[in-house]
Amino acid sequence: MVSIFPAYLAPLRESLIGKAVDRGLIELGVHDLRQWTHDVHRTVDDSPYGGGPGMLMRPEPWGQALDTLAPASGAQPRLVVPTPAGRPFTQALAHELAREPWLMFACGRYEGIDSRVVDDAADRMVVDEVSLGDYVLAGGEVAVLVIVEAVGRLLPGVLGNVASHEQDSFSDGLLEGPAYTRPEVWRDRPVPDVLLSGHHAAIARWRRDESLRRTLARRPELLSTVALDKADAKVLAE
Ligand SMILES: Nc1ncccc1[N+](=O)[O-]
Repeated sequence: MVSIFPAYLAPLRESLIGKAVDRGLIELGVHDLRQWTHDVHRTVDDSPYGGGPGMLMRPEPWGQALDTLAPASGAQPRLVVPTPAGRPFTQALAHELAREPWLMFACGRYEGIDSRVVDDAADRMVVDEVSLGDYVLAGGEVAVLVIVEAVGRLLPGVLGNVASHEQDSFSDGLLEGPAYTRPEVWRDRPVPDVLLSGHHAAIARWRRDESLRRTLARRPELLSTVALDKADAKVLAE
């Protein structure tokens, strides 16, 4: 990862990803973009050609950073550039990135990075400009934390129990429904009886129905991407 705020990525040393790094499942490198500046002020930004508000990140430091970290002579990483102008980051893309041996992340700040940096990189590596959502963050670091966690947890051995990411929301294209643990009654709110029944088929049906109801209520557009059987259609027609 390359950033002008390397400390922003320190949380990756914690918890799930941190443990995977300690166990050698993931190798993480954070690099300060300013090491590839050569002026006394270590300048990384400049005003945009054609005018407009704010500042852009200059191409030279990024070009030199990529040349140093991924020399054209060797194996090439897949470069991920978080930007509001990117294509949506999805669980499907997380799975795709989890299959890559080497990912590199460029954290843009200000109004973004000179567009020629991506064009130049694309001449020798796969570049994904991805967006986490339609809002504007101050830079890409937060997005990199999200992407690394979403991708890292899919890597073999990172999650204790493999099944848990197979049960993820979106794994069947629907939102996960409500979930409960002990106590059976909490502040006069009981756990739904079916979950205590031990009747696995009924429990699976109940969970599917709750998933369908929640998806219909919160993300109806997801329903068109899911194969629905007659029982599903009945629930949705309620
Ligand atoms: N939304 C964003 N705003 C700034 C940088 C990156 C972003 N993103 O979604 O990846």
